[in-house]
Amino acid sequence: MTRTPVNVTVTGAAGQIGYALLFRIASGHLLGQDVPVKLRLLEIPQGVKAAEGTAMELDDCAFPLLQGIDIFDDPNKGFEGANIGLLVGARPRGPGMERGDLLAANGGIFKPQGKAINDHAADDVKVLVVGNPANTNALIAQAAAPDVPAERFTAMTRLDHNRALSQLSQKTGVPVSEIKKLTIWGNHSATQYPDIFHATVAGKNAAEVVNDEKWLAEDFIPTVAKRGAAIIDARGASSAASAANAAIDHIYSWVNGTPEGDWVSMGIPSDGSYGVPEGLISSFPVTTKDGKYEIVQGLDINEFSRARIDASVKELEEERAAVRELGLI
Ligand SMILES: NC(=O)c1ccc[n+]([C@@H]2O[C@H](COP(=O)([O-])OP(=O)(O)OC[C@H]3O[C@@H](n4cnc5c(N)ncnc54)[C@H](O)[C@@H]3O)[C@@H](O)[C@H]2O)c1
Ligand SMILES: O=C(O)C[C@H](O)C(=O)O
Repeated sequence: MTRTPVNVTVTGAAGQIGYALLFRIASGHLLGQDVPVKLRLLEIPQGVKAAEGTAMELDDCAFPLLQGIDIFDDPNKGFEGANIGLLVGARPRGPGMERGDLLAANGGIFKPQGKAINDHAADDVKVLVVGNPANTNALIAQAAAPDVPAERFTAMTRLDHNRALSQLSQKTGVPVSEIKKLTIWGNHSATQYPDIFHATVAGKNAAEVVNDEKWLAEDFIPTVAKRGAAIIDARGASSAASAANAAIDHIYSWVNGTPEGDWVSMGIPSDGSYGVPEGLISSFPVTTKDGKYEIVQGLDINEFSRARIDASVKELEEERAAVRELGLI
């Protein structure tokens, strides 16, 4: 049976994440090996020529699933008929900056893009915001798209989730494939909280296996939360291939479901669960099925976790107040 191609709009297509992302989308890793795709690349006018070069390379791969590439510098055209929107295009931070410092520079990108999604995307559009500060940029885009269900706007914390998996694997000597139910709570920022209290390592409670609160507080949490800065320091540029990989994982999980007995972390509009004020785009543990996600309910939040979740949520509230002040929501 021939399937209708899925329209995937990627903003910032000529950037470093774009370069790591597009070839994997076209080779079937975003949606599945039986799903044809059409790419719609959105750039600013200065980025169009480089995006055309990337499109030539995509052509040269002769990907069987890639059924078309179009390049735009107008969001209204870029998001026309989009089923998936990957909002990557934004300025990355440099050394010594926090992601929140980018709000003034990047916030303005997401309001017109949200409106363009509202007016032109397909009815089933799913949006992932990668450009930083991702959670609050997702809030800006979502606020500009009142006709699209709010839950379709998500922010990427899957990179943090994958980083946490890897760190825990290295600490315990257990492969990542045997680590389940890790959670990133809150903001994709230095205040995020990677939580191992409900995680399992080869079937056993991860916090009990580790049994080292000092490592948790002074090593694991800061290593995961500050990994982006460590990469900028080492590479002289922010993470790109790992960010693209996480974007692929995020959408793949959302569309294709999470396996029984596990969950993933996604930045999503809060419904008030776990004391996170309704409407904030905050990271939660979620399971997915049939293209929809649900927050994992009923987890016992201990004092150690509560304080850290609250601190990250407070930062999200401050970012929301700042973008209100800027007239972006
Ligand atoms: N959420 C995460 O986990 C995560 C991880 C890594 C990077 N990021 C963020 O992703 C963003 C992109 O990173 P990068 O390394 O690819 O940056 P980059 O500078 O290499 O590329 C950004 C691209 O976006 C384009 N762009 C700028 N404004 C645009 C607009 N209005 N419409 C369309 N395109 C636009 C630029 O021309 C450029 O080609 C940054 O904000 C970075 O901080 C987020
Ligand atoms: O840290 C950054 O600024 C880039 C990205 O958000 C990351 O986590 O690697």
